[in-house]
Amino acid sequence: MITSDRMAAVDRNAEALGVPRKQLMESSGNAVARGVRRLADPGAAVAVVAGRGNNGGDAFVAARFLDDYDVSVRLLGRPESIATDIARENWEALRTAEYDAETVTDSADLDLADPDVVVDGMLGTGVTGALREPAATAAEAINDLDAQVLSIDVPSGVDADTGESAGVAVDDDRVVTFHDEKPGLQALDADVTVADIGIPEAAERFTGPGDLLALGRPSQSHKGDFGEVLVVGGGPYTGAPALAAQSALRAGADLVRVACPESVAREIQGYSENLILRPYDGDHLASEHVEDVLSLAAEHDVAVLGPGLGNREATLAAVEEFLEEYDGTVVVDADALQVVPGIETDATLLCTPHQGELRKMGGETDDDWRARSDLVAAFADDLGHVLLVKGAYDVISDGDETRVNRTGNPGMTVGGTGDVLAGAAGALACVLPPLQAAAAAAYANGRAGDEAVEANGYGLLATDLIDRLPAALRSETQ
Ligand SMILES: NC(=O)C1=CN([C@@H]2O[C@H](COP(=O)(O)OP(=O)(O)OC[C@H]3O[C@@H](n4cnc5c(N)ncnc54)[C@H](O)[C@@H]3O)[C@@H](O)[C@H]2O)[C@@H](O)CC1
Ligand SMILES: [K+]
Repeated sequence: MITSDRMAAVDRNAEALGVPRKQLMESSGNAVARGVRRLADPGAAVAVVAGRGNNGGDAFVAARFLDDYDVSVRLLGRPESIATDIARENWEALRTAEYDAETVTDSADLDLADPDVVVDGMLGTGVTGALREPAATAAEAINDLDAQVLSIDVPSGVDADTGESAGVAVDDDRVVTFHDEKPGLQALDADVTVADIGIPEAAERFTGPGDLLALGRPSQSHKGDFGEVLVVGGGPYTGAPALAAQSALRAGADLVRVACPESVAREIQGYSENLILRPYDGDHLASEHVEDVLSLAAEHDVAVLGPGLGNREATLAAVEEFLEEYDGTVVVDADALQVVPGIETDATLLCTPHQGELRKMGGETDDDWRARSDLVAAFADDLGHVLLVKGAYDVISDGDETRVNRTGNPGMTVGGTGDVLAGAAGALACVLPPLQAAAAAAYANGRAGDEAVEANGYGLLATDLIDRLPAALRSETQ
């Protein structure tokens, strides 16, 4: 089962692995043609109705695999309005090869005659809202025919994730969908074929630029849309909370505050004017501060708990109280991690241990990333929280889904890169579910580290990663 967003991410990851989208489209169209062969014999009349997106692109490809049928192709819209190069190239190939391929801009001109089979390639996972003209009238015309209907990926007008249609939709006998079942197809009583289109399993297993697509920012955003993060850290250390806080800003948070002991507040503020300090008295976090830190955390989207906190008994007791009371989203890192296995909490935790900290939490690890993936997934399932276990290959799991991140390099063992990762995860957890946030953070942090090692060799510093996060978080530049 795969959602449309995840399908788009996997599609993009496949491209980054070296399997171009046009190749996927070729496989999709071929699978659709095989679906037609299951419905009718050569010589039968096949009416292909195509939209302006890649669903239509699949339809154009399918026509090329049906030369022994009587095929007509109708594009709903003008060729120049075709939304992608790969779809347009497949349309142009039909025209150059002199297929019966015409455009229809007014649904009154859509004359489907009396075909044996209709291929519905109007809209797939890109549909938004109720079908607009001419697709709406075309869908009704298709439904009125007594031909057999084969829909590409999703019946046009149906939402692939919910199975609902905001207006008219093609009602189907058959659907050929790609790569994996779509949640919305279960609800339909159509006969669904899932076609393998050659997307490597690695496109789902390994993080890639596709895992950043969900970060695309709607243009009309305003302050506070992209999250406010509270870093709870510092005392005795001061660099760690400052690194985490600056990283959260660079990873897109609108506001980042640092709750820290009075004794180190000025020093932490001294690292950057971008940080807003919320000092509490004394020189380490203790139970008397938990009340205030809880109410402060409640004013933020995500808390990052741990950087530089130290492991005094009193501080770990305060961490335990905070986590048992809090019900928001918390990235837990460094010394705070050892508290997690023993607590009951309603909070959503995103834990970011390295392998030593994982063992201290009671988890097991293994040098082989495949074995480590299974061990981390099992431990995440036990814990009931998301784990991002750092290593040469980072393993991210919520116990149900597991992803592996391959970016990064040995130069990143330098102190502080874990604080940068925790801060980035905190910012992304404001806008993404925790598993996706952890995968995207691991991917971007490692990419920033790979850029930094290009520039500075293994003399790279954690601060070199922070300024490189914005570029590392853009999917189109990879
Ligand atoms: N993601 C993948 O891995 C793959 C996707 N492929 C195909 O690509 C399809 C998705 O393509 P796209 O993202 O281009 O989207 P679609 O082709 O589903 O539709 C997008 C087009 O329809 C228009 N549109 C959207 N809502 C509409 C409405 N309510 N009424 C009328 N027109 C509307 C949009 O303006 C856009 O031009 C999939 O369904 C599948 O068929 C395949 O090529 C293979 C691989
Ligand atoms: K369709």
